[in-house]
Amino acid sequence: YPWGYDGDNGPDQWHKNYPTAKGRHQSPIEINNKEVHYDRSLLPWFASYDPGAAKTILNNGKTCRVVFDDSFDRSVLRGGPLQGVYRLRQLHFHWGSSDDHGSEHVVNGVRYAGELHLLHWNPKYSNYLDAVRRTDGIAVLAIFLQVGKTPKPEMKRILEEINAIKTKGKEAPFPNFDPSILFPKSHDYWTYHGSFTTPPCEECITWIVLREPIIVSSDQMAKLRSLSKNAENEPDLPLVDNWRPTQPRYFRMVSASFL
Ligand SMILES: NS(=O)(=O)c1ccc(CCNC(=O)Nc2ccc(Cl)cc2)cc1
Ligand SMILES: [Zn+2]
Repeated sequence: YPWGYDGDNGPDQWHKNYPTAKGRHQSPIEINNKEVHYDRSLLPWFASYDPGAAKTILNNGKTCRVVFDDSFDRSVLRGGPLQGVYRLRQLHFHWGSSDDHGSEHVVNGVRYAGELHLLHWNPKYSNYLDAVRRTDGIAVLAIFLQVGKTPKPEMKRILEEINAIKTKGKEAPFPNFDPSILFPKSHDYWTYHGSFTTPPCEECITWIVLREPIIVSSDQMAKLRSLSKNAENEPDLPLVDNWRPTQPRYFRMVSASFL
């Protein structure tokens, strides 16, 4: 069912066709220092990604997504709050129409210009679709994009491909890419149980939200905003503001790996 981010098919309407969107474990949420619980038993997380697993980059009209070969434990995330390894399946972005907003999670009232999500699934389940129906099926590593003067050169590779996927449905080969080059120095994180931030909003995600943002330039954000949500032969509609507002935390604990 067609859903979007504005007006009559926007986030406040999603629950009409996707009732889970009104659940008790929805994402994103506000992360506020005074409500976070430092958990010294939380382990560090590790990503071991094979650059050869990267396949293609595409514009699906909702975001810019890079997909990886997840047919075996080739690129995995482990540790942190996770039991066992989770297979990297795809990464994508959320961003705003200007640099002062665009992230999905909000930290002590701060909205970042964007947010990078790396989605992993638990191979103890027979396939991705099965994992999506399990509370421990998916793990998303979330990294904030902050606009600054000294952008991370590693972002260039992704943004160079944007011209090849301007409109919805466009896809381009994206070989030899290890997304861990995008990671910030610190591995400090918050973790909580939540959902996909887009319909059907299944509540199957262990969120690992990094405290340290990565720095991108305003030009790099403008590059993301140059994507269109329409197909090639349709009137141009900028692909911007593809973020869901924060959802009620209810009785969920947000744990921090750091003091
Ligand atoms: N912003 S986020 O990280 O929460 C997030 C990550 C991934 C999605 C897509 C979830 N949906 C999906 O992947 N559906 C699907 C895919 C393949 C088959 Cl074969 C069937 C169904 C939505 C939000
Ligand atoms: Zn996302």
